Order: sequence, then structure tokens, then C-alpha cells
Amino acid sequence: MRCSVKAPAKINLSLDAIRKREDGFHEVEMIMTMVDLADRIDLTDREDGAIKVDVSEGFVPNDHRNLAYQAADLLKKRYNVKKGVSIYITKRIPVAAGLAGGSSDAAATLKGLNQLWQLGLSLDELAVLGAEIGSDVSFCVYGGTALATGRGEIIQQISSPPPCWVILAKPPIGVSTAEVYKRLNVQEIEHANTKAMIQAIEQQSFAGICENLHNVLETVTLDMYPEVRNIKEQMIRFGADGVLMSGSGPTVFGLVEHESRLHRVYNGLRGFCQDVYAVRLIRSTDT
Ligand SMILES: C[C@](O)(CO)[C@H](O)COP(=O)(O)OP(=O)(O)OC[C@H]1O[C@@H](n2ccc(N)nc2=O)[C@H](O)[C@@H]1O
Ligand SMILES: Nc1ncnc2c1ncn2[C@@H]1O[C@H](COP(=O)(O)OP(=O)(O)OP(=O)(O)O)[C@@H](O)[C@H]1O
Repeated sequence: MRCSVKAPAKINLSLDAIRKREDGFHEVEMIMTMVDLADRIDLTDREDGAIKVDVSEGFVPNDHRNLAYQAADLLKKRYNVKKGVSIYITKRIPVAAGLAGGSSDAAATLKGLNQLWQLGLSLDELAVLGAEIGSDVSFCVYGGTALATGRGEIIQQISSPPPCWVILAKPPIGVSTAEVYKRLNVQEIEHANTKAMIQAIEQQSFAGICENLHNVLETVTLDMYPEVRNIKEQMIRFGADGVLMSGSGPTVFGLVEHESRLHRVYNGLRGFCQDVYAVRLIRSTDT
């Protein structure tokens, strides 16, 4: 038996860190949403019980380090599954970009194997398992738009933002999430107004969303990598309505309401950066 699952990228419309916890993680408040740039996960079950991973991009690990492998391994061990699986990952989401590519691959693998291995688990159960793999995996299991708290694994779904375009620009560097969080000084940051962001989304106020875009990790990454700051400045200069770095970066996204302006921002950025994508937000009715 086979099945294919889409694994979309996420962006953080806001990301606030409340405090550093005893376990080394940060207590966060994040508003996350999916965009229609996606990896594809093809799963084929195997009678020999093995888990095999193959990835379209040779530099992504194809062993136990791959988060999709970890998802399959976790399900297999936890539910004592005798079958194995061949996982083929067609990567389209840039890697180590702040777009949760690996986390989304893991979430898609959990969902696909739930069907393939007929485990009958609910989304809530898959999300709890996902949290064992990484902080972003639970959100990726549900998709849509959500408030994520705890270390990112406590998910409360909210309305989808109004339709708009999203330009993603990724400079040619990879950023370590652990390193960025390590350099964050929670005592000194200007906090995000998460409530105002939720309210803007509930009221379908595009202007309100743009006004409340805030990511406390942005200053850290911008100080470490001037090229990320440059992309942010260019995105603003070319006229995106709202601009923010996603996650721990280095991808910067720009929200654009009108298609007429989309081309100017997209073409302008192409002059500075090779990895530029024009995508849409995924509304929960689209999935
Ligand atoms: C930056 C974000 O992508 C925003 O969505 C997430 O907060 C990070 O999610 P992720 O990549 O799934 O992160 P994980 O693999 O769970 O954690 C990587 C490292 O980031 C740091 N980390 C992560 C999440 C969190 N709430 N606090 C942290 O301090 C920890 O040092 C951890 O060892
Ligand atoms: N399926 C996968 N796809 C991409 N990278 C993976 C995968 N599994 C493991 N990795 C490893 O994880 C690292 C981070 O990749 P990923 O693309 O998930 O980062 P990210 O977009 O910054 O994630 P996040 O936004 O959740 O912090 C990569 O350097 C890669 O070696």
C-alpha cells in the first residue's frame, strides 16, 4: 500500500519568548500559519519491518537524523508495528530556513503512517507524539492557523487570516535554532502583542496583522547575519505591506495584499537573492 501527503511550510506571524525554563527551552507565544509551499512525502509500506528514507536533495540526512525517520520510528516502537516503510521526500521547502520543513515532513509522516498502518489515532494523539520529535511538529500536525504556547507544542486553533500573498526570501545561509535561542536575552526584549495579533486575525484586518508582526528572535539573527537585515530592508523598500523574519530565520517574509504590487516586490528581491518564492497563505477551508 502507498500514500502521499503534503507537508507545507509555516511562517510565524508573531513569536514571543516569555521566559527561559529549567529544561533549557523557552516558554513561547507564537501565532503560526501555513503557506502553500510544500514538500511531498510518499510512503510505501514494507514487509521486512525496515524504515528507509530517500530525499530528493542529497544534503538532507537520510538516516535516523531525518525527522520523518524519527516520526516513523516513534510510531513503530510505540504501537509495536511489525511493518516497515519506505519514505521518499521531495523537498521544495528550503532547509534550515525557519520554515519548519523538517517538522512538517515529520508531521506528514505521522499522518500518512496513521492511515497506512491503520493505527486509528486522532490528530490530538498525533500532535502529542509530534512534540517528542520537535517543538514545531504539533502545530504542523494540525496545520491552519494557531496560537502555540508552552515550548510551542500547545496548540489552539484560530481563524485564518484574510487572503494575501506571501513573498519568502531566503539568503544562502542556514541558521541554528538552538544558537539563536541561546543568544536571546529574555530580560531585554521588546515583547510581541499576541492578543492584538489574534484580534486583527479574528477581525480579518490585514492592516492590523501587518502592524502587529513581531518576532523576538529577529534582532538576534539580524545581528548575527547582516545579509538577513539587508533582505528585510529590501523587502520594505520594494513595498511589501508587512515584513518579518520567520522563526529563527534566515527566511524573511513579506505580506502583500494586492497582486499588482506582488510582482514589484518579487522581481526586486530576485536581484538580491536567489531563493525567492511568491506563495499564498493556506486558509483552513483550503485543506
Ligand atoms: C523557532 C521556531 O521554529 C518557531 O516556530 C521554534 O520555536 C523552534 O522549533 P524546532 O525547530 O522544532 O525546535 P526544537 O528542535 O524543538 O528545538 C531546537 C532548540 O531550540 C531551542 N528552543 C526551541 C524551542 C523553544 N520553545 N525554546 C528553545 O529554547 C532549544 O535550545 C532546542 O534545543
Ligand atoms: N526532513 C527533513 N527536511 C529537512 N531537514 C531535515 C529533515 N530532517 C532532518 N533535517 C535536519 O534538520 C535541520 C533543520 O532543517 P529544517 O528545514 O527543519 O529547519 P527549519 O526550517 O529552520 O526548522 P524550524 O523552523 O522548525 O526551526 C537541517 O539542517 C537538516 O539536517
